[in-house]
Amino acid sequence: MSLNEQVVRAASSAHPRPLNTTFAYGTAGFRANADTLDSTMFRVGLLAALRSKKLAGQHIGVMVTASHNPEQDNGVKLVDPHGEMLHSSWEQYATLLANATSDDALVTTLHHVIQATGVDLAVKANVVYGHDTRPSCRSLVRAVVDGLAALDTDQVNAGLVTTPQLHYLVRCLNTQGSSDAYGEPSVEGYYHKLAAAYTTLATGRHLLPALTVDCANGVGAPKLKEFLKVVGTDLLPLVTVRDTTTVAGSLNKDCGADFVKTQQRAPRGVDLVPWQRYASFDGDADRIVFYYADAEGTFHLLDGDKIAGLVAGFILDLVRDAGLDDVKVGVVQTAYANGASTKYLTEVLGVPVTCVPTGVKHLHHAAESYDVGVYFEANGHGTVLFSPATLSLLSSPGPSSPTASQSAALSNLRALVDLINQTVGDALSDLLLVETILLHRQWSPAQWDSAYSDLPNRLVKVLVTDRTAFVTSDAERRLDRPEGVQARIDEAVRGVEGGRSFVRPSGTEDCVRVYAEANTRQAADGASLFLPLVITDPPRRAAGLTRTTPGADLANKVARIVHDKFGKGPQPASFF
Ligand SMILES: CC(=O)N[C@H]1[C@@H](OP(=O)(O)O)O[C@H](CO)[C@@H](O)[C@@H]1O
Ligand SMILES: [Mg+2]
Repeated sequence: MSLNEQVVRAASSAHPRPLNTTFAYGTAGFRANADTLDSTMFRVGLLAALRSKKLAGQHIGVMVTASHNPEQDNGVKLVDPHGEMLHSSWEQYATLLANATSDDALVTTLHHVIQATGVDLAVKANVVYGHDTRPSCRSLVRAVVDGLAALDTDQVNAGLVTTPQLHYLVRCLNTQGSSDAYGEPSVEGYYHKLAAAYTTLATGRHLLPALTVDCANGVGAPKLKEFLKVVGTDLLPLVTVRDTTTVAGSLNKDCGADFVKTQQRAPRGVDLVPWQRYASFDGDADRIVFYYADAEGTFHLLDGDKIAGLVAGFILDLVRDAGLDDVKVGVVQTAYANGASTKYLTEVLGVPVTCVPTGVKHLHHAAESYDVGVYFEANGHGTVLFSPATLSLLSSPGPSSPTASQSAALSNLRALVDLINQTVGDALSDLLLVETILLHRQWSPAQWDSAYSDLPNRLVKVLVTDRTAFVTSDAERRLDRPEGVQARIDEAVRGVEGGRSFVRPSGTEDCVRVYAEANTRQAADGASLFLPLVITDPPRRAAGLTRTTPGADLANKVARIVHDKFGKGPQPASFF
């Protein structure tokens, strides 16, 4: 069967490409101002159809979202059959199609992709698509549908969903009726699966005070409310804030997981009651962070690293109590993980830790090599994967005369398998996981937080003329190019007690990111390194923070090194 060029050309002419923009399928798919994305969406529809054909007609997912970006942006990412991110070998085809300069060029590029990937056009394609709450989704989803239709695709419209719900649906659709069926392929099926598992885990526990959830004014708001109707509030006392999706411009505005993590403070207008638990979702509900204030009103963040520590500790206890000594639990982090968290995991919990490059696909992949792999990015994106061997061990009858604590641990582990969305990080599923653990431990957020103290740190962006000139190795912890820069970073770090810093190009924004952390106490011989910088960031100044920490000073120093030689625009007085 050959490509119906006429159909593709005609459909494409309704979705002309803006010629002054180039598109790149990066860590988070395509992301840009929504006004520029119509042609890209159409072409992603074509690519999703090809991907499905290539994989014997299995369902491929298309999610229209720009996560934590401002409301005027939008984006799209593809989901592979098992619910994982699009295989990286296909990202280049997404980029090629998006950048074809005319309808004819698009047809030529399609031929190239079909040939390079060995797609059989005779296979019927199946695609499931969904979207978040952005006003631009309506027309952009139509463009995706036009792309799907041009290759005669069977479509499932999932409508308004969180990103992890779409990942769940993909896996369910592809495993229906098989021995590893993941669940009922509907949003209701998702709610029922999570609710049943949570009920098993939470029943009979002494309830904790209600959790307040900031929904970033995004899709998490209606979806959390739908879930609460299924699970009921008896076992899950919960209050939502920033839960409107109808006020223009409110999505992610001064709220949400990204705001809280990067600003290290509560969503604007949310007054923290000391010692109460709070959580923030991001705009498409695939990330979550927790936080609380102490009696002085000081803000404390419980980020992805803290979640990883909490979850790994709990699972280790269950595995030991269940007598599953051969089941190896491991944790996967990126270079952004706070050094104190890595130390806690390896030295206190005694679990192996793997460090991988930024981006969920790397973490997910590395977590698959453990029997139980816990992975979290510091920003709150993560989940837990149970290997096929562990799953079959857990589903076997177990010891013939188990002790009470052994059977309790086994039944809790089985429920965790259902509670955790194993396709991708999921704010709702992670919320339930953390709540379950705190219920079992009967911990306040401060007790959870007391596992270790974060090293003070700072993450800054530096605008450079060419970020592709920055090439890293060792899971992004070292800079191979431009030559000589790593030596200067090493020099800056030397003498800073507990100091660590690295530089890498962003995969989602046109900048390089500089991260640094260090102990609070300055090393005597390093003191001259730290000019007493005045903070230029108004909220921090308002909070009385007029001096930086050694970690922040180090970040600023390294940012200067990068900016001096490769920067774009005038050098800021301070990078934060
Ligand atoms: C430091 C940081 O938070 N980086 C984020 C950000 O990637 P960058 O490549 O750093 O732009 O967006 C990614 C996709 O959402 C996310 O996976 C990652 O953690
Ligand atoms: Mg997100």
